Amino acid sequence: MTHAPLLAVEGLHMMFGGLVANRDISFSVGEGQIIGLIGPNGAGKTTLFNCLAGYYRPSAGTIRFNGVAVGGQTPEEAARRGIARTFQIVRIFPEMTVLENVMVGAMLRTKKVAAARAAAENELVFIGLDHRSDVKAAQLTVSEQKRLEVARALATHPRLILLDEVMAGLTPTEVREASQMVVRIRDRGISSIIVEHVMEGIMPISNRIIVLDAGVKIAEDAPAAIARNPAVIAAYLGE
Ligand SMILES: Nc1ncnc2c1ncn2[C@@H]1O[C@H](COP(=O)(O)OP(=O)(O)OP(=O)(O)O)[C@@H](O)[C@H]1O
Repeated sequence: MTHAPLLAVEGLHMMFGGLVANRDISFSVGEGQIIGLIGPNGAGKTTLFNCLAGYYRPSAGTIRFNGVAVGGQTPEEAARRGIARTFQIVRIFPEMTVLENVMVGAMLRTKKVAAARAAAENELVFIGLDHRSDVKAAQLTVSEQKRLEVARALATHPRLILLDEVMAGLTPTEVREASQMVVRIRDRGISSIIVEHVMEGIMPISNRIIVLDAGVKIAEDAPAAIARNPAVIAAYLGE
C-alpha cells in the first residue's frame, strides 16, 4: 500500500489579471521532508505560499493536504489543517509581548489561556527566545522577530511549515543556527518548505530543491544536482 504524500500540488495556476504568477506547478512533499523553493525575484514563490496557506484561491489546479483537497481554503482553515507560515516582511503584533504573540498561535488549538501560555513558553524555549518573553515584540531585532514568527507558527501545531526568507539579513553564524532550527523542526516530524535566497542556508539541509522562474517550475532535484543544473544556473544561480 502506498501512502498519499502530506502535500500534493497538481497543475497549480495563479493568475493576477493577465499575469500568470504560477503556471502549471506540480510537486509533492512527504512527511518530515525539507524542501527548498528558490528562484529569481518575481518567480512566483510567495504567490505559491499564499495559495498553499489559504491567502489566494488558485485559478486552477489542485492542492491536496493529507489526502484532502484544500485549494481555496481560508488562512484559518489552512492553519487548522496543519499548514503554518511565516512572512517575508514579519507580521508580528508589535505592542504585544513576545509571549503573547506566540500565545496567539497556540490559541488556535486551545481556548484555555493557561494551556496556551504553557505551549507558547515551550516554543520560545525551542526557538531560543524564552529570555525575551516579556518584552514587547517591537523591541526585538529583525532576526529575533523572524524567530518569533517561527515560534508563533509552531505553536499552531503544524504538520507543514512554510518559511519565507527566514535567513535573509542574518550573519553566517545566524544562518547556520537557522538551518539547525529547520532540522530540529524536522526532527519533530514537521515538514517544511523554505523560500530562501541564502543558498548556504538551505543547500545542506534540503531533501530537494524546487526552482521557479517566471511562474514555471524549471527544476526539482537534490541540492547537488540543482547546483550544477545549467537551466538553474542560467536563470538564477549564475546571477
Ligand atoms: N497580489 C498581486 N497582484 C498582482 N500581481 C501580483 C500579486 N502578487 C504577486 N504578483 C505578481 O506575481 C509575480 C510573482 O510574484 P511573487 O511575489 O510570488 O514572486 P517571488 O518569487 O516571491 O519574488 P521575491 O523573491 O521578490 O519575493 C510578480 O510578477 C508579482 O508582481
